[in-house]
Amino acid sequence: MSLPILITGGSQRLGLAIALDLLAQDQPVIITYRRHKSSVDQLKNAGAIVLEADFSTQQGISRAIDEIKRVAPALRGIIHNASDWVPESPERDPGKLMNDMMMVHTSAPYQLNLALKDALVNDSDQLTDIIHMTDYVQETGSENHIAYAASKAALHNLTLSFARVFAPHVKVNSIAPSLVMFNDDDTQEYRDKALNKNLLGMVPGAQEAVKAVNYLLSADYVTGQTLHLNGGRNLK
Ligand SMILES: NC(=O)C1=CN([C@@H]2O[C@H](COP(=O)(O)OP(=O)(O)OC[C@H]3O[C@@H](n4cnc5c(N)ncnc54)[C@H](OP(=O)(O)O)[C@@H]3O)[C@@H](O)[C@H]2O)C=CC1
Ligand SMILES: Nc1nc2c(c(=O)[nH]1)N=C([C@H](O)[C@@H](O)CO)CN2
Repeated sequence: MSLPILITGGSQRLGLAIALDLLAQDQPVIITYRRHKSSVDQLKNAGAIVLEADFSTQQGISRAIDEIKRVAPALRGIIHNASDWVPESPERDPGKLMNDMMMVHTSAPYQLNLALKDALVNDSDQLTDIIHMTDYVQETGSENHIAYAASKAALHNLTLSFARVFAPHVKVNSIAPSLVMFNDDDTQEYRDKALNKNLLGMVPGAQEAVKAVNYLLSADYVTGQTLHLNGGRNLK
């Protein structure tokens, strides 16, 4: 029986698509979720271990670490997918927003990676994986999601550090999407504008992230890298 892959924030959208794809490959999966929804039951019925976890507080992070260690003494991989895409706004306190972004996107992955190192560096010859779901804005910054972008850049920096520290047993990579999947409340105007932001004129959907995860899991010679999923937006 293969060792499980942990996916944080696995109850919707990209995380859910990745979890369902891995389960369909008979790959054991553990997901964390913050708010219960029907997909959590769907995943549980499909054989996943589901853990409630809120990474916005230190207590929540520490509790999640204890729970994950309890259910999985050894891991095939960790996909840090949990994320809150929150813009600056006049009514939002900048200090709280920066703390919130750094907790979920940087501190939680940092603490989980350190705490779960022994679970990843097990005595099998199998290479294991850490995948950080970052963002195109890790390299460009953002005008409306400044704290979010900074926290994703910090998350990518964790890729560089952990790739060095956890080698040669663990590969550590970033996947940096740019608009892979619309949100339900995205207006038609936003959607039309978004299609023009990349060279390929498309928004591919969650399966693009699924394909990227499967590639990294299968790779033997890729660590400390970024897999960009942006339709050539950087050249537009
Ligand atoms: N979708 C896209 O086009 C893009 C996605 N990305 C990145 O790819 C990843 C997946 O994107 P997407 O599927 O859209 O992500 P979502 O916005 O759907 O968020 C994924 C999950 O993160 C969970 N989450 C949010 N905050 C916390 C927290 N404080 N503690 C624990 N869980 C939390 C949410 O849980 P709950 O639902 O229970 O609140 C949600 O289910 C993310 O890291 C995102 O930043 C980057 C660029 C573009
Ligand atoms: N947690 C999330 N992060 C991001 C999302 C999202 O829906 N959830 N969406 C985006 C946008 O698609 C952005 O890439 C558009 O330029 C970014 N991050």
